[in-house]
Amino acid sequence: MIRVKICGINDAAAMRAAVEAGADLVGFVFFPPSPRAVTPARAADLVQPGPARVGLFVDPSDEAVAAVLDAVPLDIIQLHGEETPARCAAVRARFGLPVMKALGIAAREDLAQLAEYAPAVDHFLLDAKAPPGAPLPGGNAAPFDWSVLAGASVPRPWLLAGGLTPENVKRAIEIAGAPGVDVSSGVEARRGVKDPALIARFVSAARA
Ligand SMILES: O=C(O)c1ccccc1N[C@@H]1O[C@H](COP(=O)(O)O)[C@@H](O)[C@H]1O
Repeated sequence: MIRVKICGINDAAAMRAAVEAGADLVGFVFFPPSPRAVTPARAADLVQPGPARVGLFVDPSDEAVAAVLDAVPLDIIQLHGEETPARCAAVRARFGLPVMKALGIAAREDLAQLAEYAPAVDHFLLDAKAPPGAPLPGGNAAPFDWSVLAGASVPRPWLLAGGLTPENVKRAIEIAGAPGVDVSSGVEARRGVKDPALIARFVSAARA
């Protein structure tokens, strides 16, 4: 079954919708510039049994990750900045949790990074590169050419991300050959505010 991650959960209705829809993973954004950012205490309040809990960080210090883990029982650490393979390996070793590394993909050459990162990470999130001038390194509703991934051998379990919506997710999965997907903007009523009905539609469209 296609694995689905709903990212940027920041209210109880969105969390409920993700659980009811059977999402496999939910993401909490610990990056203050994001309109989806939550504090560790808020994420701890939102946690529900069911989906794996992913903490999204952008070039975090060890102290920042430790402060979150003191409050929230995370299952996976998502690194969505410029973290090197060595930094990913250090985070994994220090916190004893699987690391999901986000990599920006635009062309076939970008897949060369997969081999460099594979020994240091447990999952990949293959996302669009941030458009020029975008305020965030991800969560920009920007798709990329999914055919770049067609037939690619990705050396770790992975999710496809970037501009996915209930309308395009099925086609994206088919073109990229993705085993799973991750969405944020495409299930929002407005930037930073999740729409429970769109969450339900997205999960069912991904698995249709
Ligand atoms: O969502 C954010 O605010 C965010 C901030 C900083 C880094 C990454 C972020 N989101 C990640 O990007 C993907 C794709 O988002 P979208 O569906 O294109 O809006 C999202 O799933 C998060 O993993």
